[in-house]
Amino acid sequence: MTLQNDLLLRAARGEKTERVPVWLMRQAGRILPEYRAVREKAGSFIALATTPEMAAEVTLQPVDILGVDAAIIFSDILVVPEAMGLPYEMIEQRGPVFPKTVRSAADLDHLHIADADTDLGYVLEAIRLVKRELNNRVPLIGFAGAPFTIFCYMTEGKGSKTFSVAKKLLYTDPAFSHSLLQKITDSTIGYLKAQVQAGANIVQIFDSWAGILSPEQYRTYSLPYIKQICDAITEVPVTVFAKGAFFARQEIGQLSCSVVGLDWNMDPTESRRLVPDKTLQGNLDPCVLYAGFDQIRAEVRRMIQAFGTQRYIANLGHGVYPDTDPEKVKCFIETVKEYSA
Ligand SMILES: Cc1c2[nH]c(c1CCC(=O)O)Cc1[nH]c(c(CCC(=O)O)c1C)Cc1[nH]c(c(CCC(=O)O)c1C)Cc1[nH]c(c(C)c1CCC(=O)O)C2
Repeated sequence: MTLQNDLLLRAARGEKTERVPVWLMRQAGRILPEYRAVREKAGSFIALATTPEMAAEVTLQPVDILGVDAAIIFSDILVVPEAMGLPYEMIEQRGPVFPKTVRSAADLDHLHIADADTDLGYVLEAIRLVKRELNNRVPLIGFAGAPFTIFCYMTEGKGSKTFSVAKKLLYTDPAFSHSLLQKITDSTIGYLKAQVQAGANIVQIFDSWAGILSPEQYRTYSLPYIKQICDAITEVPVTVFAKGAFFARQEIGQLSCSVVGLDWNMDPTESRRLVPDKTLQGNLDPCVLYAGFDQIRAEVRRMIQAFGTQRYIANLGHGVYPDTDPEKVKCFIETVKEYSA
């Protein structure tokens, strides 16, 4: 069962690679017309995400069409709260909404620790289908939200610039906050282990809202829970991507993860110094892909010069934006492959 292209896994483990592996956060389901066709057929995001055959199809599209070095399972971080008993809706052009929220100890009684096989079986089935179709061409990335980022959505009930409801709870009800974070963590560990069992070769933790916390709060309310996940997932490499948490790079680098994801605010050289013995992933500004082809090539070359070609996985510094031209994405991928070889 050896992979034909295992560049990403070798880079994650700190082994030598002939060139830099490349994939894009949110590569499945944002930019491709082929995605929109399947999405149309499904009728809604949730129908698409919960139908394993269709979720598998859109997972494979970026591998076939863009030539990335890994697939990432098509799903969402919000399937975990739903599996715990808090359903979400996806409002067109607006994003996710939770009709009910969790803001007190009493609300916690309505939640359970997710059982991956029964509550998230549709994701596991999609993973098994993708693995069959991939036929060992490239690795499959599994993922989950970091407990703090999931806490943000469960308490706030929707997206927010400040997540002030979520942050207020950290200050006013630490006991409740820690109880909810622990329930999310236990659910997430079981879910990620089940993803690995179903065939995920590496898993990424998205702490998308890390950057709204102070260093002290991050140390109290996010890192300890990410640490539990890293310590529990021993079967495959773990990537921790904490958007905006430039202040926590050194501490994240001391977790038992293999890869640290960086956003574009984080300087490559400084990040190497702060995280000396792990693989780094990132970090091109997604807006670079709005520039002309020559400028994209120049920015990619500069990024690779800064990171070097070893212990490095090329990516954007956050998810690809929905209005990005797929040809620009291909240019990004091709330049990484050619320039780093
Ligand atoms: C915060 C977050 C969410 N979801 C996710 C995060 C963490 C990464 C990040 O910071 O961007 C993660 C995610 N969501 C989705 C994936 C698919 C796999 C991939 O391509 O990486 C992944 C990895 C599908 C999706 N998740 C969503 C869509 C669009 C829904 C649609 O097709 O109608 C897709 C393809 C919806 C979603 N889901 C979420 C939001 C805020 C939204 C609305 C805006 C948006 O499009 O991003 C929550």
